[in-house]
Amino acid sequence: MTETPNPNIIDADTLTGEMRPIRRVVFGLGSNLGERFANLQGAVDALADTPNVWVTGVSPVYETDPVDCPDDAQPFLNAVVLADTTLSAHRLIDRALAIEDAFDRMRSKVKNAPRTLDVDLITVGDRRSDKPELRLPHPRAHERAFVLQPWADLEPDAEFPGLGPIADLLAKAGADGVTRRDDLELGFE
Ligand SMILES: Nc1ncnc2c1ncn2[C@@H]1O[C@H](COP(=O)(O)OP(=O)(O)OP(=O)(O)O)[C@@H](O)[C@H]1O
Ligand SMILES: Nc1nc2c(c(=O)[nH]1)N=C(CO)CN2
Repeated sequence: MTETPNPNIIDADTLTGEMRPIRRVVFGLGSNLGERFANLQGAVDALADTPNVWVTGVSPVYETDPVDCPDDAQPFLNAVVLADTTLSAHRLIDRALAIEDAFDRMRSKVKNAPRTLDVDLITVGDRRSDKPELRLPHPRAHERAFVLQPWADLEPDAEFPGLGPIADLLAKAGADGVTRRDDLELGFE
């Protein structure tokens, strides 16, 4: 049976241009290969240079123990970026992947192989998606202190869609292996 679209319900992802509402995006950044801090700063700059993406906050930088990575993995630097956007979630993921490519991200068959740059979409407003190429909210972020801690620094009262306060999720995850690097500060314009 084909579904008849309900004309009274607007799907934000079908709208174009100025009609699209502004949504809040949380990006997670990570690097454990090469010039880690420069890679994170490059990602912030690239996001800030993206048309219709307005960066509103950049977290402190954390040095973090690798989670679910190969045994010889090096520590990561992680940070979180907040932005407002009128882009669709699909456009955002395309942009995130293009930014990773610009930093010579290798796509290995090894799970969680070392990477110069990882740009994850953690949440896009209250958008939900189960497609493999676009999972929202990010399916593992709610248990990752390396995402929750920097996000909580920016927005202590934030809610993870469907799962409650990020402060509660962070308390559950624990902050072991997540160390703030006050000597490193990401800038944004
Ligand atoms: N919310 C999301 N953020 C980033 N990539 C996503 C998301 N949902 C689905 N993907 C897809 O996942 C693929 C990227 O996988 P990748 O190898 O970078 O995962 P990862 O970042 O290493 O691992 P993890 O997803 O556990 O953080 C891309 O093809 C992308 O389309
Ligand atoms: N500490 C840390 N561990 C990870 C990270 C990361 O960014 N930081 N990213 C992963 C897959 O994206 C897997 N494990």
